[in-house]
Amino acid sequence: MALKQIVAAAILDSLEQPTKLLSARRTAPEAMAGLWEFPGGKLEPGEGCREAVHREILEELGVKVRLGSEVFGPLEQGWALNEHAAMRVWFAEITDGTPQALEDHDLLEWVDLDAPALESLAWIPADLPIVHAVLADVEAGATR
Ligand SMILES: Nc1nc2c([nH]c(=O)n2[C@H]2C[C@H](O)[C@@H](COP(=O)(O)OP(=O)(O)OP(=O)(O)O)O2)c(=O)[nH]1
Repeated sequence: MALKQIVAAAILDSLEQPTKLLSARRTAPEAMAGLWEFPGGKLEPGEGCREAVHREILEELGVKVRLGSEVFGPLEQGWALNEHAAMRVWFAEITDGTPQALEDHDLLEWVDLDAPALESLAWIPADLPIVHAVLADVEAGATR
């Protein structure tokens, strides 16, 4: 059976010359409150994955983005989050607006794109391999 599809954005300060990643701290559910993640959410029926990223980012952060490359995971559906869900993630850059924690988050932080800085945040455990893939793709210049 297909996994539930989640989509998210690895928002960089610049797709061309990235130095920071926008990380978001969740407020719910209780088990995940206080943990950091890539802003995003569930695909709605009939929606394309990229379309869903734009919608979720506008709802949660109030900004428009342009998408760069996908941060490819091992599955066709991206990265396994648990036995029921997988997440596809795209690099993105803000084109309009200043991000605010409007929904689902209580704190946003621009974090330096290096392992010690990113690893100092308490990520949702399933996101850690994605964080490392983000760093590897940035290092390889594969963000757009
Ligand atoms: N957005 C997001 N969700 C993640 C990440 N890592 C991770 O395990 N998840 C899980 C948490 C949730 O169980 C699920 C995403 O659901 P969500 O609650 O963010 O989705 P949504 O905004 O559409 O939710 P809803 O309020 O409509 O129910 O994926 C991540 O980095 N970003």
